[in-house]
Amino acid sequence: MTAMRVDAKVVMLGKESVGKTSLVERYVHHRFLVGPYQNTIGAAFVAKSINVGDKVITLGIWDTAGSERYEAMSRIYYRGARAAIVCYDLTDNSSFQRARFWVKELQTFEEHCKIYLCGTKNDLVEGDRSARQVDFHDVQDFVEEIGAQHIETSSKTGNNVDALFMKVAEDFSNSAFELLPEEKGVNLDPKKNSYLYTCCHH
Ligand SMILES: Nc1nc2c(ncn2[C@@H]2O[C@H](COP(=O)(O)OP(=O)(O)OP(=O)(O)O)[C@@H](O)[C@H]2O)c(=O)[nH]1
Repeated sequence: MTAMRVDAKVVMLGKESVGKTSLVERYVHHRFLVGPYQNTIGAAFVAKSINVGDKVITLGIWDTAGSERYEAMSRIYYRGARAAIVCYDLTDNSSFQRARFWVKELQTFEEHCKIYLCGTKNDLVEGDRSARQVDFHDVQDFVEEIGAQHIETSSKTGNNVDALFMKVAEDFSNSAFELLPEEKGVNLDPKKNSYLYTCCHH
């Protein structure tokens, strides 16, 4: 067990089976697990450090369970998050409706959390446009309306996965020293924006 300083808390949100765990798995372990789908129970945590220019940013990523049964628990995990990767499956329109739900939640309860809308399983629509159930332009209109970032990824091929987390780290790095309103006048030490977690290294 070692203590690790995490600079930015990142939370993965979205309907069950959209591919949240696969995104984290691809990003952290550079692999795509095949075999029977195993749903996340509760939430899982992993930390990863990234070089952004001459800085090292450690992201603490909370992968939540998408099942509505765990909705109350997911709310606990997005508290204090500086970034939320809200996932929807490009081949499942209902998952986009669920993503809208999470965006609304974050806007209401976590106004300082930056939102990244992520269309997953991009490989399934690349060769077969009829598989796409969520219209790209509808999503673009939505992200413009909410002022979020949008990216389409594939954990199977790795397409855009590193780019997504790099963008999160870069945005955090650029804004890290802008203290949140409740921190202003209280503490000018940027290190106090950090969280301390104890976690296991394998
Ligand atoms: N083709 C393809 N399949 C994917 C991709 N990402 C995930 N999947 C598949 O989708 C299923 C669900 O993936 P998970 O990553 O477990 O989904 P999740 O969102 O973490 O699910 P919950 O834990 O239930 O919330 C698995 O069978 C994955 O293999 C992708 O990029 N391409």
